[in-house]
Amino acid sequence: MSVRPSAAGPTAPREAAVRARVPLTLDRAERRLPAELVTFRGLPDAGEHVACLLPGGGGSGGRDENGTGSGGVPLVRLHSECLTGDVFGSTRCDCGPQLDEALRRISAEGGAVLYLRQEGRGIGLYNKLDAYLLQGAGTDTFEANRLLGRGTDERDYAAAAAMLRALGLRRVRLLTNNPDKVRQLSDHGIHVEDTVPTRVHLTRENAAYLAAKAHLGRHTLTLPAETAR
Ligand SMILES: Nc1nc2c(ncn2[C@@H]2O[C@H](COP(=O)(O)OP(=O)(O)OP(=O)(O)O)[C@@H](O)[C@H]2O)c(=O)[nH]1
Ligand SMILES: [Zn+2]
Repeated sequence: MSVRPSAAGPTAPREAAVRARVPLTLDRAERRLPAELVTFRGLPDAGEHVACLLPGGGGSGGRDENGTGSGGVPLVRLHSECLTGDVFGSTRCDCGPQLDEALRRISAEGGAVLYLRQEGRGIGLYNKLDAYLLQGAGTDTFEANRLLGRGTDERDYAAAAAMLRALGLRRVRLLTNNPDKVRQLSDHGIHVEDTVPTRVHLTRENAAYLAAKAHLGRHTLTLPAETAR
């Protein structure tokens, strides 16, 4: 079979495509959730990002005829990898409870969790752990990155946008308190129809981290007045 170059020419960016769809049952967030893990080829970076598709009807919420809730626009979370919180249940951050919340809420109405391999806001696991050692005594989560010579948030959501396009999801409702995710997805041509706030999973141990996100980052989360600045 002969392969002809596309009409757009050899320099046109390659669109990402679905590589495989793997059915799984998740035993998570106190439920058993039917899911499909989707892998991709041609993503704009080298990360092994996956989409977890949740068909809807897996919780207390309803499911419309498209299986996607809210007028057919799916609820989507871009979840940045956090090995310490997601896997080991570290109490330093809110990532584990946020992932559980996302799986529970999205499985109720249908949508997807994109699990993005952007550990440590893009600086990687080892650097994040170094940053942990620097934190405390006046050094917050953002300042620690700067002391390591890194940006405060190095995440890029081009791969997330490419994954959504490959899945045919060009309009989404985004589960987040982080306006940068909304802005970047929009810049990459995904229409964010609505921003659905994630809950605030405040504990004594993660209070300083959440306070830094609210007061020094640009996250739209409201904390009780007494939470440390
Ligand atoms: N560099 C660094 N990364 C951290 C630290 N604590 C958590 N992270 C990473 O931060 C990422 C999660 O980002 P957050 O800022 O908590 O939340 P978000 O995903 O931007 O926002 P939401 O969508 O509202 O949850 C994960 O990749 C974590 O590994 C830290 O102290 N230093
Ligand atoms: Zn975390």
